[in-house]
Amino acid sequence: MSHSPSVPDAIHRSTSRGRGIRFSGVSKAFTVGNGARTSAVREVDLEIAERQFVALIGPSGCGKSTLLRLADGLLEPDTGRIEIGDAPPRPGPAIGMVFQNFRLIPWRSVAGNVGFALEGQSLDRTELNHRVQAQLEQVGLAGWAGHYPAQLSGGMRQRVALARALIGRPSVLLMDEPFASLDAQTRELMQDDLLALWERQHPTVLFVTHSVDEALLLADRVIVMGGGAVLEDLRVDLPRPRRSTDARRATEYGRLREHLWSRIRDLVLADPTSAFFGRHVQADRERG
Ligand SMILES: Nc1ncnc2c1ncn2[C@@H]1O[C@H](COP(=O)(O)OP(=O)(O)OP(=O)(O)O)[C@@H](O)[C@H]1O
Repeated sequence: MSHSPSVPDAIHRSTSRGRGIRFSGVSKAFTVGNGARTSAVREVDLEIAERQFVALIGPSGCGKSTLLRLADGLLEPDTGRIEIGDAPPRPGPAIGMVFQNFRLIPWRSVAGNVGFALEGQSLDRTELNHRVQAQLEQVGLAGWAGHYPAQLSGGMRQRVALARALIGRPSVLLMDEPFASLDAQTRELMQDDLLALWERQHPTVLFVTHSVDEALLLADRVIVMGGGAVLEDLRVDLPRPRRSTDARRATEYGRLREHLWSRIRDLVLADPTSAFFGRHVQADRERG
């Protein structure tokens, strides 16, 4: 994913208006089938500085996606407060969201999917096309504007989803296992591409993953969740800019990986009802 010199740098500078995310005493429960309440997020206090990249990791059902949906403003907390910058979150282009299953509109072209994010804004056609084209260049899809999602590989679809999330120049990017459905090679390429994009546009990122390696490669901090609560807040002091092959060679990487693994293993063993948390954790274990 290369940066095209034809994209004016002013566009990139104007994206760099990151805002932090603050959760203060946030709890959220859901009503389940029999009318009982199940607690998804419990008393979370978490402050993410603007432009920071934070990964959320933990066993299945521990509340990671719920925390993301609360940060998006799609869900209201039962108690506590969430702020993006100094205001409550409001769904819209200032908060970009990327999901595991892409969520593209099948009957719209690549350009139509990416431009969709700006349709509420009163941009003229030329400006809209320019923005779409610039964003497609950023994600390495410059020649694919007229194609449809069904004509693309999984990695390309996720690039479209990323372009759609980034075109609103979001100050906050929320990513829910965005690379989990990609094959291992595509996933590594996408991780490096995401790092390159983040280094250019620098939104504040909250990234849910089941992969210890992915968390360590991408993030400044790894938050370990269990039972809806934040259990650990781990700093990742690996040098930046990072690329997957270099990061994995660092001694510090091995130490952090070992620590996270034993933490997550203990969490799962302590909760026999927890479904085992996903094939990527398994893949990490095999690789390590
Ligand atoms: N809309 C909902 N209605 C009822 N229960 C819900 C709802 N959304 C989440 N839950 C429950 O809240 C808890 C936390 O779910 P959440 O999806 O946030 O976990 P997660 O850590 O993201 O899990 P996974 O890693 O499997 O995606 C789970 O027990 C889940 O079943």
